[in-house]
Amino acid sequence: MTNFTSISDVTDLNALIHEGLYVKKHPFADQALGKNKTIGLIFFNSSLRTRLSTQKAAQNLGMNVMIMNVGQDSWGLEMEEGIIMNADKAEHVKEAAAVIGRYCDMIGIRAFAELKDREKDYREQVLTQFQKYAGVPIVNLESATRHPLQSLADCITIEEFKVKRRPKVVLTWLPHFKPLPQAVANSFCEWMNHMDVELVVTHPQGYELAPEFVGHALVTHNQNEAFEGADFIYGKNWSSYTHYGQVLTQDPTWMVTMDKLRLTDNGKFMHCLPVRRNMKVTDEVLDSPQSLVIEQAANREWSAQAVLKTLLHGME
Ligand SMILES: NCCC[C@H](NC(=O)CCC(=O)O)C(=O)O
Ligand SMILES: NC(=O)OP(=O)(O)O
Repeated sequence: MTNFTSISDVTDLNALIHEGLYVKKHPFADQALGKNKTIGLIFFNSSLRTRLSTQKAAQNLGMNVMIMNVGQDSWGLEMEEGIIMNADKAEHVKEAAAVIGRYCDMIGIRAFAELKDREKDYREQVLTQFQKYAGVPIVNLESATRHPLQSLADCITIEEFKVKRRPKVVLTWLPHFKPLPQAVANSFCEWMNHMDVELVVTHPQGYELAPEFVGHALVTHNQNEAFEGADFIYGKNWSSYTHYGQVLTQDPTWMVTMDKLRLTDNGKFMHCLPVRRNMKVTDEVLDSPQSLVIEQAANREWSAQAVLKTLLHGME
């Protein structure tokens, strides 16, 4: 593995999940591996988990870590080629990525979808430009269309908590008043399509995800039906892909409640966090033993460590 931008960079998913479970048990076994290696974590958007868990994972491997918030700490970065730079962006990604690549042995990038221009977001301009100009491995810390470090942590969590050989996993849309990216939902589907699970996706009409991510999942607009017999309920809000970036409904009946969880087979609730309580999911669900959200967030450390360890081995 030479980059970690999507599941297509992963050569052996099962081995990567088991690497995550291994480093969870032996967090400091590879302290020499990252000695004198530096990772730069570049954020165009806010973060709690990704920032702290990736920093922690890198430190567990003995790496140095540098973190920068673009726009706040650094110059605004221009991504377009051949443009006259007479507006607000003071530096071009051509120089910025090349320079960061000289200071760092690998670079993590977080750059969300802007949700204005679908074609532009799905082209993954920021990630692609960094990959083109940095000259070092790139780690996706949540891009416009994907969040693979989250999806790997989700796979690790399902592997740990499943009680059936082939669990039923349901991705459900949750209500939100703000337009949010499709990245977490896209990525979750993409990774679950590589797992031995029965994948069901449920959302209101107009919230269909891009078919290349949905894969062979069963899609239904009937949330109650989807929940029946489920082992894992994965909640997430996303804005419309077809009516790009729009909030088409905030229907509160899509919120996950204890009554709905009772339709499942003692199903566990998962969410990538941050989550808005009593709008997307009730206190009762989040505070119940059926909620895995804290375990899931804790596994972000091991997901990041498995990825950084594999990339470091690839550089040897
Ligand atoms: N990295 C985890 C999710 C990040 C982002 N959520 C958010 O922006 C939530 C913001 C809010 O609820 O105001 C998303 O959906 O992609
Ligand atoms: N789940 C997740 O990526 O959280 P942050 O946005 O806080 O990093």
